[in-house]
Amino acid sequence: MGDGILVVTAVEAEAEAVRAGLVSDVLTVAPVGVGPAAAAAGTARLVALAEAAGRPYRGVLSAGIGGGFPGRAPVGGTVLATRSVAADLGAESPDGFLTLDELGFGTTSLPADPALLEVLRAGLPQAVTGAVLTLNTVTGTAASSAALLARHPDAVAEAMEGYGVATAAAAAGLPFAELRTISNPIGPRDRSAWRIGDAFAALTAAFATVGQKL
Ligand SMILES: O=C(O)c1cccc(C(=O)CC[C@H]2O[C@@H](n3cnc4c(=O)[nH]cnc43)[C@H](O)[C@@H]2O)c1
Repeated sequence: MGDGILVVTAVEAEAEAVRAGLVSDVLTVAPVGVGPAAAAAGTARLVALAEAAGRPYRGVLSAGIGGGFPGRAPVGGTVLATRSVAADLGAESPDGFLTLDELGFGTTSLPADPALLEVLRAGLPQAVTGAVLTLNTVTGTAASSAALLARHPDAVAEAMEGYGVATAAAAAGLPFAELRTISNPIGPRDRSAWRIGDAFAALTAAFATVGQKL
């Protein structure tokens, strides 16, 4: 295993917010696109390129902004995933949603690496920890939000990339973790309630604290 940690974001603005908190180039920060497919493909490519260059990573971190479940993860707060869950990967049925696990095709839940998560928790003791859901579609109704919480009682936040990054990390045998700062509450769509600037500031602050410890 190599020296560096790869930090994968969806967009360049998130990558810039992460870099703004770093005092050295200990971490490689790269935006790979929005959604789990772009996240998985982009991460796998970067991991393979580093390996081919003889500078393999020793871990992968999915980072960026996300939605917080009200009462669990406040806007402007920081969340560390205990696991990253592909929450809309499965099948609908008259009896409810069936996960990939229930269908027998694999798992929709990938755990954070315990050692990497512990380093992050130690550096960010105020962070909320819990499951972070990965969705192709941003949740926009109270009914969808309630259904997600019913299926994942430990969920604290959602975003669109974590499970994709985790899948690529797992395929490469690399430790994985996910860090999100909260830009908006999950629930009925209200774009005016999004505080993206606050979430970017929290992202910078988080990496200023843990960037050197990773
Ligand atoms: O305004 C919209 O409806 C909209 C639709 C798709 C994407 C966006 C983003 O700005 C998302 C960019 C980025 O942020 C993460 N994110 C932030 N909040 C949430 C959320 O409540 N649910 C899921 N993802 C969220 C996500 O990881 C994206 O990469 C806006």
